[in-house]
Amino acid sequence: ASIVSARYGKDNVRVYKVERDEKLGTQTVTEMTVCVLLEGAIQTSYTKADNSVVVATDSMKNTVYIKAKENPVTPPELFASILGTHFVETYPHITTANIKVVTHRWTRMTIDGKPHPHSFYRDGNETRNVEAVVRKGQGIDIRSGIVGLLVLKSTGSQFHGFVRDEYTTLPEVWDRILSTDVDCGWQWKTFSGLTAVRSAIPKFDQAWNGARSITMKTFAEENSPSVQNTMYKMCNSILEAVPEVETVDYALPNKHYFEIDLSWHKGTKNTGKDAEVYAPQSGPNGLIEVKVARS
Ligand SMILES: O=c1[nH]c(=O)c2nn[nH]c2[nH]1
Repeated sequence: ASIVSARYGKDNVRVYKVERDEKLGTQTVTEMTVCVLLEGAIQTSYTKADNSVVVATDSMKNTVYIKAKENPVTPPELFASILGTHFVETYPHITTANIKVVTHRWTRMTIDGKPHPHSFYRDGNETRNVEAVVRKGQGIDIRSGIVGLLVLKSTGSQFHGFVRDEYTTLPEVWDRILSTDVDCGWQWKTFSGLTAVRSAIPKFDQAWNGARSITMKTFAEENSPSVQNTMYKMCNSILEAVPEVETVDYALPNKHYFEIDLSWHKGTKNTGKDAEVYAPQSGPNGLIEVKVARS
């Protein structure tokens, strides 16, 4: 038998960091969950119980905290690149570091119309995600993304003209609820190394803000003929807005809300244009995926 692939590390490393600005008297917080997975000449730890090649996952966890203390933790693309570069540069037998950074939302409270200096709230399960692959001597590949942005529109969505055959019961609709849980990502052109990532720092927040705004604006303003067409338009807009991005991808569940026929009760009209009360569905759900590159 031979090993086809192997990587190991520490997952679910939770990190909180506060930045205190003494002059302004304000504090800023970042909370993230980090995963480190290393690859390299580690096969003998599996095949021969040779632990001399094993950087303990506990040491990786320690390293995450030290690097978070020594370096900025934002933008997450920078921190992931710093962390991954550390591992491939410190251990000669480690050739690839896979770093995932999931940043959670702590949105600053506005109290009496003013941003509060040190109070925040979790406005949603949405996270800003970064996956960086650092390959020794071969640069840094970064995919940034938005996960868990739950959206709904009460109209402005249609679905008709689809295949009708002996398996089809779905009625055509010109006015439906559309709800999805956005999982979106954008792949940056390969960075030659940490210096190139540092030069791109301003672009990471710009891209995240742009992708988030484009997603919500397109979702809201499009009279969507399908999830497929609307997400394709989102991809095109993001590619147009961020020249350094090579591809954009979306995976969108279609979270259905079913009409409820209430006519059994005194002829109550609650379908079609009279529909007001719906049954939100946990499942099954549609799942529509796409990845779009520059043509
Ligand atoms: O937007 C949609 N795309 C689909 O492919 C689909 N299938 N059922 N409902 C659907 N809605």
